[in-house]
Amino acid sequence: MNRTVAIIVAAGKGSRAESERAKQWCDLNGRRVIEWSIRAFQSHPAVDDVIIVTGPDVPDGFHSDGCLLATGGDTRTQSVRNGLQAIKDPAENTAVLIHDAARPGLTHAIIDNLLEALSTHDAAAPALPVQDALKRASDTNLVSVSRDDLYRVQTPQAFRFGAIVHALSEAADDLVDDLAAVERQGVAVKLVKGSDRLHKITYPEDFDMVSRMMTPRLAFPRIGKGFDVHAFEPGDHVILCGVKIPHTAKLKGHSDADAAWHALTDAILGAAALGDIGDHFPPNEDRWKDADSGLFLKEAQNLALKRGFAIGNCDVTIICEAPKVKPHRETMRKRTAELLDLSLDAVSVKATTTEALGFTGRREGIAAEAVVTLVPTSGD
Ligand SMILES: Nc1ccn([C@@H]2O[C@H](COP(=O)(O)OP(=O)(O)OP(=O)(O)O)[C@@H](O)[C@H]2O)c(=O)n1
Ligand SMILES: C[C@](O)(CO)[C@H](O)COP(=O)(O)O
Repeated sequence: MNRTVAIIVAAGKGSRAESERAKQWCDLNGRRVIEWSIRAFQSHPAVDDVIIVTGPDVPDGFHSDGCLLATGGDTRTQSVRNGLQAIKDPAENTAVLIHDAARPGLTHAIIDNLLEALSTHDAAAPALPVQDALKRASDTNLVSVSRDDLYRVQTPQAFRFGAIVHALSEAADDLVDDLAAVERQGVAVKLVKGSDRLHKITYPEDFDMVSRMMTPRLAFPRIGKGFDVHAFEPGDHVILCGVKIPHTAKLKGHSDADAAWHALTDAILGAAALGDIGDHFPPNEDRWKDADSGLFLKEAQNLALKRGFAIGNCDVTIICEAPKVKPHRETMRKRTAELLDLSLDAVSVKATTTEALGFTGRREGIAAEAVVTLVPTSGD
């Protein structure tokens, strides 16, 4: 079986970006720059392993969960060589995607296109045609240069393991990119459509530009609202936003009765005009008995994604006198953000009482409300 391995080179100093620490370790839209690429690869079904190549400056608190590690070299090319050596049990035809940590805007569509190109070509890379006028300039001379056939080539760059290892064994140590190793060898290279989102953070102003390009478009967000109630019955804990909270009663329901995630599920389905939770997960079906409500929530997100909508942000309000929600609030936010693969600042969880009024005031059950925005996915 053909394996696919991603190598993310992250051993550069990032000197041109002039940031406090090397650019790949800086925050961008709620995650480190490198983490966007790690997630894009790790969540892609065709990618088997992710190798990150780092220098000595890996910050405390950075978790390379599930990644293999390699040590960087003095040049990018040397770092790539070290990354290739770290591949476990490589075969000649193992697909290798070599990517700059400094390009956080990687999408599954780009990975798909590269892997498809690799089924007919020896190498592939995303590229964009040059749009501006080009001049060769010196103090005394200015000459227009034709931009016909000129491309800006990005990463990931895709190769078969045998081909890139062979090409690099004969190459210089400071190549401009990895394609440079194979392009003089008559290797068939396919350029697939690149993306402005894949722009490399090189200079200080690139952080802001890339951040804006990676922010889901906020034009015409769709808003959905969900509401749910579950009554108490004898028991010793409740589950809210996937978190088990000790209590003097439990919530009664066909599933795990997580009123908070049910409200959020309904908000997503509502924003996408996809009906409600009961339409998709009928309470009379045995397979949902005692089900983890995370299943409903994730499926609602996937259904919205199929319609072309990603979650922008969500806000959940839990209404009860007890248990006290506040001590568990951050865990609830984290659990929700992890399940939905959102940054933490896109998820809010809060709680209120009804001042002892009504059924929640009488401690007969818990109600939850949720609001969500859905934004169009960029499609590239
Ligand atoms: N010895 C090196 C040099 C670069 N890189 C990586 O190669 C990618 C593209 O390189 P570049 O943008 O030039 O990064 P830096 O070398 O870090 O930047 P600068 O030249 O401004 O110092 C980056 O993800 C960088 O971390 C690497 O792994 N090992
Ligand atoms: C590898 C690369 O990102 C492909 O576009 C690019 O060549 C890196 O160039 P830099 O000089 O290291 O910025």
